[in-house]
Amino acid sequence: MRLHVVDHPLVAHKLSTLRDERTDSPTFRRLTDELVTLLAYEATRNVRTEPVEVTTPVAVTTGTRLSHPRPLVVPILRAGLGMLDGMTRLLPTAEVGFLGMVRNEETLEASTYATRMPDDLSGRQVFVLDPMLATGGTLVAAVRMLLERGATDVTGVVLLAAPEGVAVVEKELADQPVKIVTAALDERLNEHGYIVPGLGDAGDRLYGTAG
Ligand SMILES: O=P(O)(O)OC[C@H]1O[C@H](OP(=O)(O)OP(=O)(O)O)[C@H](O)[C@@H]1O
Ligand SMILES: O=c1cc[nH]c(=O)[nH]1
Ligand SMILES: [Mg+2]
Repeated sequence: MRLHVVDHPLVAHKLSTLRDERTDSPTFRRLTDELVTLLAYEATRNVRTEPVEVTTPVAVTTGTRLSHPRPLVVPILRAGLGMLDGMTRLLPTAEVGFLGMVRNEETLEASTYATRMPDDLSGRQVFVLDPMLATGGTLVAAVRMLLERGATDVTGVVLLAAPEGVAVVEKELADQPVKIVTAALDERLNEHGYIVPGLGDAGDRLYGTAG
């Protein structure tokens, strides 16, 4: 498993506003959208391409286009939905699958309540979207399911990661073709499994009462 923390002043600036408890839901949604496009730039560095002939007004040249099989983008509902538009804007040929997962706030165990994606992912590159990597339970379960269906490589695109969760992904998915791209690696988890300093509950801040 490879971890990439995107170190860029625009990412740091937008993330700081996202963390601020005074940021309301509409602004939170917009910043999430903007951040995912910056993370996607890094996350898609190895997306498959093929050469294509292009006729410019001046000459014929060889360009590049995204190739088949099409990448699959999988937002983890609910909070991951806030990252979908930004990702598909950069990856227009992508197919989109859906995974509904929720973490039990007492036991911190993740469970799956909805799955809508191709059964056969042989040879597919997959991008999993979820703003928060906390204990890692959700991401590990999601990635396992994608690898079982034959995905060739899986990239988790997250806004914030906790060191504890990264360690769990590293242990549980050792030697698997998995990469994580995050805007920041935070300090730790608190006793409720929340990321510190974090940004609170991403799903509530995206889709809860607008502040
Ligand atoms: O790394 P973990 O400890 O598994 O926690 C992270 C998960 O928790 C949050 O989802 P939540 O269960 O709150 O669902 P929601 O998106 O519907 O709010 C978050 O969006 C992740 O999916
Ligand atoms: O800090 C956290 C941890 C899990 N889920 C969230 O939304 N926030
Ligand atoms: Mg939530």
